[in-house]
Amino acid sequence: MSRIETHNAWVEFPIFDAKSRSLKKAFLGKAGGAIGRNPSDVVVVEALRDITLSLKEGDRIGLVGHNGAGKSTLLRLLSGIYEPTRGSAAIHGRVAPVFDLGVGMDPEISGYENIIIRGLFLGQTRKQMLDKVDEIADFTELGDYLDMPLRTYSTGMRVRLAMGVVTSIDPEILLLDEGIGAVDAEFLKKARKRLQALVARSGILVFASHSNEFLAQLCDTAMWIDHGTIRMQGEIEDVVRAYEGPDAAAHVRRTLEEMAAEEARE
Ligand SMILES: Nc1ncnc2c1ncn2[C@@H]1O[C@H](COP(=O)(O)OP(=O)(O)OP(=O)(O)O)[C@@H](O)[C@H]1O
Repeated sequence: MSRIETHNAWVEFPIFDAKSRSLKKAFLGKAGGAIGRNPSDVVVVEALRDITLSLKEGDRIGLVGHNGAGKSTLLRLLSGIYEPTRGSAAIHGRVAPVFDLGVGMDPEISGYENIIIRGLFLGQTRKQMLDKVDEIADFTELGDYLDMPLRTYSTGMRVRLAMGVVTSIDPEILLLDEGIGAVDAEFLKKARKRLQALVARSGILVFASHSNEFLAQLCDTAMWIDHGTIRMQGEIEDVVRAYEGPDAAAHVRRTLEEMAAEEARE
């Protein structure tokens, strides 16, 4: 069973060349983590502060919060890429971190070859990838471009390729950072179904996004990260209301209603 536990976990980035003049006053702007000093008096960005959470099989959590609030850092902590600088984090399960859709891609090799490479990067075997390469290729609708080097692709074409691979794997813990803005609406609709199926197959999902609609489609609870701390956790609609106000919450409710109606029709 997959499980993640963190206990009073902090992630701090030491900034050795920070100009101390502007840091004399501890000023907390709207964006970004708090800036402080560690016990050795080095300036640090406190990207995450005192995070205690427990995620278990079946949890589907959406992260909301301002730019620099700590969402991506939290995903990296939960994936084991970052060790906590204080406190602890224990991760049980095979993690598929999908932060940057371009990571694990090589611009000089073909789309087909990149499908395999990206799959290996996400923990699949070569055999597993060879078995599904045709199906992934079909999904991307990239046709003859799949024989061309990746550097000839537009951003949206790269996202199609990456989405095809990511949604073909079976992760125990799926950590997603949004990176889907570049695809066109029709493809997104098609990808949504695959993403939802992927989420259903994975044990735990944590998804950071600035799109409430997308959060509502993939997650069932939300967590508001604010200046590196967990400010609120609960139903998506409630968290979005507290974070962004009633209009955004109403949009979440409409999205949920539309999804329920769509499911009833199918
Ligand atoms: N490698 C790093 N070195 C120094 N500071 C960092 C580093 N990575 C992140 N930070 C800082 O940590 C804080 C949290 O950043 P993070 O990327 O986790 O935010 P986020 O909530 O994902 O933001 P966004 O919504 O803009 O993507 C920010 O203040 C950022 O400046």
